[in-house]
Amino acid sequence: MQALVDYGFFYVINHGIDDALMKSVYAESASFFQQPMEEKMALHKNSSHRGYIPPDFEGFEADAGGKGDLLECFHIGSGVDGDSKNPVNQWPPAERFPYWKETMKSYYQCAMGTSKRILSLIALSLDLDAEFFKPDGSETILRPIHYSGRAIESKHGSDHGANAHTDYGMLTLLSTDGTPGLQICRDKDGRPQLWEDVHHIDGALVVNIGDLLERWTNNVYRSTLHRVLMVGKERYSVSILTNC
Ligand SMILES: O=C(O)CCC(=O)C(=O)O
Ligand SMILES: [Fe+2]
Repeated sequence: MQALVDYGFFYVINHGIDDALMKSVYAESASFFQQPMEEKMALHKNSSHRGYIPPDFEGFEADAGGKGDLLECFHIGSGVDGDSKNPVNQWPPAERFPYWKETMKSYYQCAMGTSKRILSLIALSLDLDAEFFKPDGSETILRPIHYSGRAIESKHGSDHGANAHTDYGMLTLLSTDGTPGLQICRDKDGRPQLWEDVHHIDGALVVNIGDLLERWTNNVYRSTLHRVLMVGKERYSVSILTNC
């Protein structure tokens, strides 16, 4: 658990997420993002923040100074089963995307299981009951992300795929296609800020602590500033953010 004190980021192997499922998530994600903008905008995020978020739309942290991230992404929240309490998720049309919903739903459920197991281990590492941080999943967001790799003229002065931010929730699980770009800054108040690359390890997930868990642990485990640079290459990633 020293990595959580020093970095707030660590790698997990043997995470229980099947390679074939992971590949399907990437294939479905690519088929959605490759569509023309007007098709994607038909699922523009709704008032519950579920759906498609285009490039240069918004920064998701105050640190970004309101600059838009150059990534495009799609937010899927709890209620993946379409239960009536949560009718807010949006899904691409089943005629053209017959496997999209099922694939995302499977990944959501599998990755939630992994997040819960990691949160149990984190609780045990603090001499707490294994169930101490048990998330109810009501605020979890699954986020397939696409970085186009092309230069985008930003209306908001943004030059990063994802501007420097911390994740605001408990725990984030991140998978990437191996294209570089992700960096962390361990001392956000240091000047100049020192950015370190997060190297890709085949088959491993990158896991990081969010602001909420940093607070729960009285700043012992760190919610570390991170960003994604545009490296001139297309990049896909998938994050799942367990917020409470
Ligand atoms: O795409 C990445 O590598 C990072 C994504 C990220 O930081 C996030 O979803 O919060
Ligand atoms: Fe993040």
